[in-house]
Amino acid sequence: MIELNNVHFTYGCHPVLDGISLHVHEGEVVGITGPNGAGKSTLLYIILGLLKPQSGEVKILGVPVNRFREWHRIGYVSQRATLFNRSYPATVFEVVLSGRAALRGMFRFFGRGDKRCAEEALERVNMLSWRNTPISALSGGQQQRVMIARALAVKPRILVMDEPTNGVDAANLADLARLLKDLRSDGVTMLLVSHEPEWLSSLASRRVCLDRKICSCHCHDYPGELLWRECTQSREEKISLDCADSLVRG
Ligand SMILES: Nc1ncnc2c1ncn2[C@@H]1O[C@H](COP(=O)(O)OP(=O)(O)OP(=O)(O)O)[C@@H](O)[C@H]1O
Repeated sequence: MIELNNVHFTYGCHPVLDGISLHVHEGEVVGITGPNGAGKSTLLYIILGLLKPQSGEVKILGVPVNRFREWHRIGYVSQRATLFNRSYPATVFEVVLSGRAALRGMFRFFGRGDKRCAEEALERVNMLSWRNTPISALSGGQQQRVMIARALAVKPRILVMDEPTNGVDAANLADLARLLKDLRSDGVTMLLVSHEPEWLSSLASRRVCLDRKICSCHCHDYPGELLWRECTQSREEKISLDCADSLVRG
């Protein structure tokens, strides 16, 4: 679904990503952690085609990212999703509905189906009762949930989230984890950046630690810490590796 091979990226002369290889398979949930400035958001921008790496290969759904056109299949929640100016004029419902523009095109009218999808998405994040409230009148955590609904409004096959837990309180954190587990059961592939390793572990089949390079990787079906080379293997390869390992150990 998402494939990065030996990706290098620098901002000017400041190297940020150094030879990243990562394959995210269909239905998989991969969590990315790492210190501030490690290059996590930059990696997501590259996957979303917003930044071009100096070298390496990026493919989305098997298509090189520069030729990929089906962006409506990808839901994205940015790290700065909650920076609405006090005078921002849109309501919660309008913000979520605007997510459907990726499917419809910017200058087409939204139909009944679009509105239903926006309502369903708001319901999934427990924000439907706020539909007519100006987005700027919500708290940071509530705005974050609305932006998640906006990403869900296109019924994405791949969901990319940069620190979705930002500003979300404990009760809603549990709700958010439940929502993402439901999406995982629906087969949505997810790439989640978070500074909360425990929250990530409850969701992700693979947790990757990034700091310019992929330093380590933890898998549910392959406990312990893996080197980055093993981390880029497919789930099936890992399971056979695991079996071979237990055969050797008797
Ligand atoms: N537009 C830019 N121009 C120059 N350098 C940048 C730019 N954006 C980010 N950087 C630098 O690139 C590095 C990686 O930034 P990035 O935002 O990808 O890190 P991150 O892992 O997401 O950090 P955080 O956990 O703090 O969100 C940082 O050192 C940052 O200062």
